[in-house]
Amino acid sequence: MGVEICVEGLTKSFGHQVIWQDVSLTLPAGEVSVMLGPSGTGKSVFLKTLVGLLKPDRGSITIQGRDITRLRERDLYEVRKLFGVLFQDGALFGSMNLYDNIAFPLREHTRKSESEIRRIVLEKMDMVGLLGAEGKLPGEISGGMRKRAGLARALVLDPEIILFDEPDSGLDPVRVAYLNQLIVDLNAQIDATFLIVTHDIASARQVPDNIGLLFRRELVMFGPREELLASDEPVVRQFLNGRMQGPIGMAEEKDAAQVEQELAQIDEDGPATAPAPRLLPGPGITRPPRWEAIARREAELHGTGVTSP
Ligand SMILES: Nc1ncnc2c1ncn2[C@@H]1O[C@H](COP(=O)(O)OP(=O)(O)OP(=O)(O)O)[C@@H](O)[C@H]1O
Repeated sequence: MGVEICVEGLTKSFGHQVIWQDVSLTLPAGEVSVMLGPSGTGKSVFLKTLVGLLKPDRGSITIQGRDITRLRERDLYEVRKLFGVLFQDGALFGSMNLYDNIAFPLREHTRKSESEIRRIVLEKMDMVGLLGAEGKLPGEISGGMRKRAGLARALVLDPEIILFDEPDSGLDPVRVAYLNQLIVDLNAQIDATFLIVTHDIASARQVPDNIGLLFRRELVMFGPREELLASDEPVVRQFLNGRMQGPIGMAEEKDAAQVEQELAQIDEDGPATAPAPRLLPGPGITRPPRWEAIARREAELHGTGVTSP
């Protein structure tokens, strides 16, 4: 079913550099959330803090009733087993074939027999569409396949939470579309809690239940997808529409007068583009009850305009 993650008043700095402060949000159990933000706003630092690889200065992260920021290393090790993480480049071992890469967490963290490991590895490789590629080395396959192999590896310990660090980076738009469908299908199948860090606005508009945006060392907003897509908040509007006009500059924040002028221009141009339809799990995938509610909401919003039956 996935577990809820409740973040309250979280602050992280390195030396004098505050990365973000007072971040509070709840990742609902079993739902897909996306975290957006311009480069360098600390999205990867946020993921690493959630999984306990970095210690925050202040605040709490509550999972299954325990504040993981206060756990001893040994207990944290146990909590980490709830997580699967898909790193940007798949983080595969270059000298191991895909089968051994995907089997690695099972051999490290469990006492399962090789035949049981084989069953699990092949099941997860099937889920991500990689059956038949067991003997390939990471250097012999495409970037999209490497991401899927990384995803299969993140799945083998049956995680309750999966963190994706820019799953779409370096992929062409068609591969991104396939990967997005795979993420939505997997979420319906395994019903874990997903958090995806991405720059890809099209993905952010279609894939999640919830969207958050980090900017100026703060969480500007976090809430249901439809709410964020319809938001008038200038930073949210600029980011979700991929515009140059707005508070976010090329390398730094813009001055207030320039921002005001640009925002007035956007208002003259009319409202932001209509909310994109939510990507639904593909045919043949049994959907947990939550998906019926999503499909109903989508049908109301867009007529029958859902992106898959
Ligand atoms: N271990 C560390 N020690 C010191 N500073 C760090 C460390 N890790 C990250 N930072 C700094 O934290 C800031 C945020 O980095 P982070 O990689 O989280 O940004 P991001 O939003 O994920 O960026 P991008 O979208 O470009 O990947 C950067 O200024 C980075 O230099």
